[in-house]
Amino acid sequence: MKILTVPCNSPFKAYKLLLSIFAMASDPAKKDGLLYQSGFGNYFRSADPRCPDALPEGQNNPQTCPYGLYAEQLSGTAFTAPREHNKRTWFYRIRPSVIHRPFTTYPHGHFPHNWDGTPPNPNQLRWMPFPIPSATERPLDFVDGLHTLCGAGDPKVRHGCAVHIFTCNRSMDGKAFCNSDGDLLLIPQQGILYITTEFGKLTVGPGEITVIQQGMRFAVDVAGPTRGYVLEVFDNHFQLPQLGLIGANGLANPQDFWTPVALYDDAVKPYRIVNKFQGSLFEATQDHSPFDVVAWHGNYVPYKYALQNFVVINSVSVDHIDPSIFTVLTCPSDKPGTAIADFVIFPPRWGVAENTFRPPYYHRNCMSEFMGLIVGSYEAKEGGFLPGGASLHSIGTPHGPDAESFEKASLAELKPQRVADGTMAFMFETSLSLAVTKYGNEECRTVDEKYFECWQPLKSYFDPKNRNAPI
Ligand SMILES: O=C(O)Cc1cc(O)ccc1O
Ligand SMILES: [Fe+2]
Repeated sequence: MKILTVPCNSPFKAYKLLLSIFAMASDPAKKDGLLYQSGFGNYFRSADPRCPDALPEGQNNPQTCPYGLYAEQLSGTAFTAPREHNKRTWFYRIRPSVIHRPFTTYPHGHFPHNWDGTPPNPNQLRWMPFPIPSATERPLDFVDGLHTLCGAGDPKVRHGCAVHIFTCNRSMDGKAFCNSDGDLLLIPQQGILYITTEFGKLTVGPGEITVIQQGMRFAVDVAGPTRGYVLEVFDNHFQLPQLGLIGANGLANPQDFWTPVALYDDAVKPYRIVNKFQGSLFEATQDHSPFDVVAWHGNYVPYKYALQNFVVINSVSVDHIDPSIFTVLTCPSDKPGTAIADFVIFPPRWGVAENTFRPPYYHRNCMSEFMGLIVGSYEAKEGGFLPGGASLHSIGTPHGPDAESFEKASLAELKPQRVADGTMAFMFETSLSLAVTKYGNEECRTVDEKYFECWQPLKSYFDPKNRNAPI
């Protein structure tokens, strides 16, 4: 066995140093040039390798913290939430985040969400891809490029959700964002998000998602034209769905979620902290980086997930299974089995169901369905629903395959077939009745006024004399 010698004058210190070396060597995994820790909902601990023993031992608030750091707790649940739901993280940082000047209104055109004034619209809605302005004409960072499309509820009573689009072309230089209203699930569609958080760095590209939870400060750098979707939930945090009879494995496996490792920035320079609070934006200035966390431990963390890791489960006999089988993450409401919002994907898979109309069925849902497309073409709409665009089928609004997809699938030879190869569509399914903002209805100028036409050619094939009618 190889003996490690540790240069230290006390055995206790040497033991601690050894422990920290082992912790650093064995835990984190390298991906896209960054280190991450694996797992969902577990308890993590991380220290910047420049101060590997920065976490206090055996307590959270020593009289003085190692390296002269400040201890600061970020709560993700009520102090008294049951153990299985309780979430919090302890930061050991260079300065406490309270050192800032007072918050004042942050000017922004479309993001502070306001859907209350717009008239309800029960129609099927489809948006063409949201244009990304050119950096020379209109430099736009992640925060300034956020636009609210639709939502319901009110962050003041911590109930509801919202859907936003972001289009941007420049990094958030000297600016950090923080959402006091709820959790953000970010889905880049074009361009990579280089995200700095108080917990460390994450890189999230198309085909991956990240969740940045309530109160976590972050900044987004981009390398060019960038676009994506955001689901915001006010009520609860996202969870992995229950697997029930599926068993212990499948869908999104916990080990495929990745959380950053501590990496501090000790820069002393002007910073703007932009805060969404009660649906409005505010900013405060300070003279140091908000990303000055040297070490942290806890179970309230940002994480990312690559959608290609989703283990797809489906019918291997007959019938189209409800899309809940493709749920990656769910934010539950208080009603059993009824989500504030489910994040559902339609990943590449095999279609093998026999004697079955394989695409989505026609339906009217008691939930709202917001869909987006990251890449490829969606099986129920071969044309018109484009990457970077979106659709909304509201509560009770009829929808289903367009005429062309219906005919094709009704007459198709049912051999095992790849479905959605090179495609990644997703859906936010919410029990709330989403209202579309003024931006979503008109100001975005991407509403496809002709969407309804895709169903008009659907004809009657009914023949009361022929049970084996051609369709
Ligand atoms: O409307 C949609 O395209 C989404 C959807 C897909 C599916 O396979 C079944 C139901 C459903 O709402
Ligand atoms: Fe649907």
